Amino acid sequence: MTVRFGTATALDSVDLTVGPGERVAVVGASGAGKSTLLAVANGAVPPSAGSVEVLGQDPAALRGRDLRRLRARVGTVHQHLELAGPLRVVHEANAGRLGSWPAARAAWSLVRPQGVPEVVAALEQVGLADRVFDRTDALSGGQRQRVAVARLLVQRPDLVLADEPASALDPVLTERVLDLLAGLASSRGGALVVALHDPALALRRCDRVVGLAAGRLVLDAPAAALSAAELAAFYGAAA
Ligand SMILES: Nc1ncnc2c1ncn2[C@@H]1O[C@H](COP(=O)(O)OP(=O)(O)OP(=O)(O)O)[C@@H](O)[C@H]1O
Repeated sequence: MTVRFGTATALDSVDLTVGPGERVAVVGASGAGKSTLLAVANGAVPPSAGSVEVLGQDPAALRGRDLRRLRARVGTVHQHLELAGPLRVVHEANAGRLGSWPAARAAWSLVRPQGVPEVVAALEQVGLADRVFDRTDALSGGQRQRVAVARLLVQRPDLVLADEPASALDPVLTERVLDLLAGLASSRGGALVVALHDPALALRRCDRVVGLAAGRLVLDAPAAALSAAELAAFYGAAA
C-alpha cells in the first residue's frame, strides 16, 4: 500500500501483516512514515494505492454503523494528544466507548457522566484517579498522555495503536504505560502496534520490530534477533 500527500510519498509500497497477539514496534527517523502507518491502520487515512484490511475489514468500504463498529474495536493513542480543551477528564476517558453506546446515552453522559466507576478504575491504573473531574486543559503533557491511555482502557479495543504513547512520561510511567497497552491488547487476543523512538524500549517491550525509512519498509525482524546498538544505528542510518 502507498500513501501520498500531494506530491509527497509518506508510505511507499509498504506490505505488512500483523497477526493477533503480536506486539510490534514501529521504528524510524522523524518523517519516516510511522504516524502515517498507524493512521492507515486505524482507517483515518486511506491508501492512495493498494489496500488495507483492519480486523478483517476494509475501512474505506464501510459506512455508518458498520464503520462505527470497526472504530470501536480499534483504540489509538495519538502522538499529538487531541484532548478537547474544556472537557473534564471523565468525558475524555468515556470518549473511548461513545461508539458502543446508544446516541442518547452518549449525549446524556456529557451532562451526567455515565460509567464513572470504570473510568475511575482506568484512571487508577495510570495514577490519575484523583483527577477524574478536572479539566483536561489543566493537565500536564504527561498527564494528558495518561488520560489517553485511560481512554483506551475504558474502550477495551481489539487492536491497540499507539504513537509515541510515553514521549512525555518519566521512565517508571513509561514502563507502566507500555505494560498497560500490551496487557490491554493481549487480554482481548489482539495486537499492539506502537511507534517508539527508544530502541531499547522497543526491544524490551515488543516481540517484533518493523523499521521505516523515507516511507519504505526496510526492517522486519523478531526483537530477539536485534540488539539495541543495531537499532540505534538504524535510526542513525535512516536519518
Ligand atoms: N497530512 C499531511 N500532509 C502532507 N504531508 C504529510 C502529512 N502527514 C504526513 N506527511 C508527510 O509524510 C511523511 C511521513 O510523516 P509521518 O508523520 O508519518 O512520519 P513519522 O515517522 O511519524 O515522523 P515523527 O517521528 O516526526 O512523528 C513526512 O514527510 C510528512 O511530512
